[in-house]
Amino acid sequence: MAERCFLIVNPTSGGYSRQKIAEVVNSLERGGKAPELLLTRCAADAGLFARRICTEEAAPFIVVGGGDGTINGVLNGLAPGKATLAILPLGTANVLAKELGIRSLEEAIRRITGGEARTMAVGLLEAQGEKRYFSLMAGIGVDGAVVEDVRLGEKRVVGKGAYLLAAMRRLAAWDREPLRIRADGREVECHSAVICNGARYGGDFVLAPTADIFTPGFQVVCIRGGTRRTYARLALDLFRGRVPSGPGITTFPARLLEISTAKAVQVDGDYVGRGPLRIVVVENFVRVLA
Ligand SMILES: Nc1ncnc2c1ncn2[C@@H]1O[C@H](COP(=O)(O)OP(=O)(O)OP(=O)(O)O)[C@@H](O)[C@H]1O
Repeated sequence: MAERCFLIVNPTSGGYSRQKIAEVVNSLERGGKAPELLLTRCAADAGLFARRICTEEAAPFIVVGGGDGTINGVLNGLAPGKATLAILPLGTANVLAKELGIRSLEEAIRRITGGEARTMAVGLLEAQGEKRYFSLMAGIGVDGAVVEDVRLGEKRVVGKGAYLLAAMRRLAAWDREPLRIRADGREVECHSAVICNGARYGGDFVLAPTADIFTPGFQVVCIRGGTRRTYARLALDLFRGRVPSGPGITTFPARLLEISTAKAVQVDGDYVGRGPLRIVVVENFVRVLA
């Protein structure tokens, strides 16, 4: 009998088309799956669908069609340790798909029909009584503020260029306040930090090469000093395919972070609010076809 699988798809994501989904459904059926297509109607649906599936199924298999925002929505509806996920990269940046080495729909389908399930650890961010899981990273400070400023209309027209436009708006309204972090009990002062669960950032840019979604624990990239020049150098390094380093940038491993400053926060590319906050590792959260 064909294996039941749930296909949660965001029809507003950057790379979506009806034809692609029809082809994916056909390929899955040929590969012995019985896909049930669930199209989101709003941002909240991805999590609501995942929650309902995890309530009704003992060991659900969920394929997420969309970008990192939709994947994050699904993650936040999952029951920890219960589901197996597969990714169809239909978003704009598709960072998690790149972490998994999935660069085409054909590759994604190969993983769905014949991939190996590996256990992924995620981060859990707690702020003002709210909880949010993330698979890739949480950014506090400048990148949180840039993501807060990204306009969806611009993202639909210029894709990733919307982040550049938002960054330029931020440069004009620069925040100088320091960021205070307690990382595994050690005090660190910087200007911004990216808590990396995966190596990549914003697409194919490698920010924390030793971070790995299959190895529990974060790599914390701290940007000290807080001058626009340090960030310009960091961006240049990323664009040139170099791992950012040098004065003002430090990276260290951690599993528990407490941040007392009220700076803007993004997780997996979506703005979520402001600190203070706490971030912990959640092991064995979900299996992912890799
Ligand atoms: N039906 C919908 N209508 C409006 N927004 C949606 C809908 N479904 C999901 N969303 C939200 O749209 C946002 C962007 O979607 P998604 O991440 O899938 O694509 P993207 O922005 O093109 O790609 P990426 O995140 O990889 O850059 C997400 O935050 C998601 O929660």
